[in-house]
Amino acid sequence: MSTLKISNLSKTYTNGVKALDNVSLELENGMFGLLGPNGAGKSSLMRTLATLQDADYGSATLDDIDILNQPAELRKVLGYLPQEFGVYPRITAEQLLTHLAILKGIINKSERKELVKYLLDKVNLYDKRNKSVKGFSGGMKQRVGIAQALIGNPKLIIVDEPTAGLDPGERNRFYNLLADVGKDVIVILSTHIVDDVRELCTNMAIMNLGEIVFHGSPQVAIDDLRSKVFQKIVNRDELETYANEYKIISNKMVAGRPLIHIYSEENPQNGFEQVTPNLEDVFFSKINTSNVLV
Ligand SMILES: Nc1ncnc2c1ncn2[C@@H]1O[C@H](COP(=O)(O)OP(=O)(O)OP(=O)(O)O)[C@@H](O)[C@H]1O
Repeated sequence: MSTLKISNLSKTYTNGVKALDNVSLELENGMFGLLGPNGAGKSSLMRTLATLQDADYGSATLDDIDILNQPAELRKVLGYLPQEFGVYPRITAEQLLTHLAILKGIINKSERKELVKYLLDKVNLYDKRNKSVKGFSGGMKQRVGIAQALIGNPKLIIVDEPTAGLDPGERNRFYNLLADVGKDVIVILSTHIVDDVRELCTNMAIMNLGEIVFHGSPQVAIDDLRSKVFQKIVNRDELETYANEYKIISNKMVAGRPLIHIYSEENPQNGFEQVTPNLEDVFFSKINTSNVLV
């Protein structure tokens, strides 16, 4: 069992944007979902943990490795699928993985051959091993991305926005693969897609404007909202009035009219109906009105 401990990690870019604001988290083996809207700071956190950028202050350790001060040690036990693993030369899946295995220090030829075969098998691409990766679908490319992240038996795997652009079938295959991988190591799945976290993660954090605004189990967060979420379809020109009167969590168009979800301790009447809260309600309640709700 590994433990990743992040304490007060902070980073302000030279343009003044505070991307990480005292981020503290502790995680153990399993799938961990890091959910946040675009610009929340997820990639900044992932890149810092992957030793690709520095923090201004704070610390991060993986077991006895000090990530910020021992980047070379961390890289030996890290598997990283960056947000843009999209530049492929015209080589086959087998050649690409072989090349990356060499870069990762697997120098023994027969060991490497066996590893590449194992990885191709694991991500269900063995039949396609002689095809050019350039011609692969988005989902197949992401599976190659996971295969390369698995080289070297990592203890920590970071996947940054992995399902963007995948169709539902591909996303499902990718979920299954991640769930399989996530049993024995720490996997951090950074995403703005609520479904990714709901389907895969037993532990999660929600990030907004560089801060962790929630950390815990998705189910506990949903239970906390039970009987406090109400919905109503309203007219577009009434939205502002509703926003002044209620704590609107989310607002989605249904057949051209806004369907609003509100947070309320009591039944607000006025045509609202109570709904069973879901993780999307949790997400929006934490990022829009986290100061009111916590
Ligand atoms: N190198 C940089 N220099 C300046 N500002 C940056 C840099 N990288 C990110 N930012 C800013 O820091 C904030 C956090 O960005 P970050 O990419 O970490 O967020 P994110 O949650 O991963 O979002 P996305 O899903 O859009 O990548 C944003 O406001 C972004 O514009």
